[in-house]
Amino acid sequence: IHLKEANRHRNCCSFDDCKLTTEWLLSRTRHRPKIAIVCGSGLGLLADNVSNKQTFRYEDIPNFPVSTVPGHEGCLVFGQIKGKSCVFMQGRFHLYEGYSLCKGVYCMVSGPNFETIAEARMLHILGSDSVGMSTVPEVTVAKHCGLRVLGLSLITNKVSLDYSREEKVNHEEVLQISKMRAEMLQNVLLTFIARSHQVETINNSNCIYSNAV
Ligand SMILES: O=P(O)(O)O[C@@H]1C[C@H](O)[C@@H](CO)O1
Ligand code: HPA
Repeated sequence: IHLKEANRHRNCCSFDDCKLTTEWLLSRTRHRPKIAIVCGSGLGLLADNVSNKQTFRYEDIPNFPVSTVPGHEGCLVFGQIKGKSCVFMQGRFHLYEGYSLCKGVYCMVSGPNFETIAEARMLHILGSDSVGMSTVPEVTVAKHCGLRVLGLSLITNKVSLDYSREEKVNHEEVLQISKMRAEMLQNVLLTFIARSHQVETINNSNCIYSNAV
């Protein structure tokens, strides 16, 4: 497989990049799919039978990665199957193409106040992608105890870096978003716990699950 140099060490898109991509697509299709299917090598034909088909080439979608593997058409196909709105990815992205999982830096502040804009800017300059008031001490102690740790943080709000922005974070908003996302997080947690025996078999060591907001 030929590796394209340009694809190596791709950086993840920022929130604003993703927002632009979303808005671009939303303004060009009336489909609002609840089902998304990722088609592997040679399986793009799974999208052949959709009705009201609308196809976008990855290369035409702003900030969208491109497929480099033969048999991956590189198209996003919207349409309906059995009356249900679906979207198919004809082509996926692999680590060997230079795509990496999104990694981010979590930074902890002591709180209880939220960051000022100056503090938020400083954290941003220092390389933080997210900020919270917990998790770090918990993980530090757990590591001292020799535990392996998986941290799950729910990102509840944007942090403003701009003095002209009116919106302010408040704890009510944090709680409201947490409530909205609790079921999704619960499912993630249940899946992790259900599969944790696989982790134990492989590593034969302890795990703690730190569920942070
Ligand atoms: O679960 P924690 O306490 O980390 O949740 C965040 C941090 C603050 O306690 C509070 C701010 O709204 O929510
Ligand atoms: N800053 C710090 N901690 C937080 C925030 C935030 O904006 N939201 C929830 N916890």
